Amino acid sequence: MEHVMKRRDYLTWEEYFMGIALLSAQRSKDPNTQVGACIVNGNNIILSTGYNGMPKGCSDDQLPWEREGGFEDTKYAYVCHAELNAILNSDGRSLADSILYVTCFPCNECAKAIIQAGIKKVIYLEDKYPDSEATKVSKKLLAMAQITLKKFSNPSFFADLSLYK
Ligand SMILES: Nc1nc(=O)n([C@H]2C[C@H](O)[C@@H](COP(=O)(O)O)O2)cc1CO
Ligand SMILES: [Zn+2]
Repeated sequence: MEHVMKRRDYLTWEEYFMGIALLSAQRSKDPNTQVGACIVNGNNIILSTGYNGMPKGCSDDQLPWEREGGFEDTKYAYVCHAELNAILNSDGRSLADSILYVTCFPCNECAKAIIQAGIKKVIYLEDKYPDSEATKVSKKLLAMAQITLKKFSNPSFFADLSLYK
């Protein structure tokens, strides 16, 4: 008798959660870099998502999106990073021992929040600014706190879906 076989080309958990991080990034108004994050527990249940954007109630039409200028005049003074938003969006759920999927390597400020939230593993898609002071300090802190770092293994998977170049 013919036996119906299960589907084999389904998404892996890693592809699924990084895909959700990438889709979240598409909510960002940042004209230069869109970052998305997804936090998952040990049972593969999504605890939170986030993307980079201006704080709640602060108009992203009135605040600057410039990359250069005085402190008050660039986006960096105002924007909340995707990782911080995902941590703050978890609505009271414990993030202890959770995994953060993020499309960009976390900065030092987010590294502090990641450590304090109890996240144990960070899976990232791209290390966009490896030579920046923020990335260097982040790597130092995450290593000291014994947080596992893993680069997502197959980014071309998302290029085929037009979610990532
Ligand atoms: N890990 C990160 N998560 C983030 O959400 N961001 C945000 C902050 C800015 O809105 C944007 C970076 O802008 P740019 O310098 O590439 O034009 O991405 C940046 C990083 C990089 O550390
Ligand atoms: Zn950050």
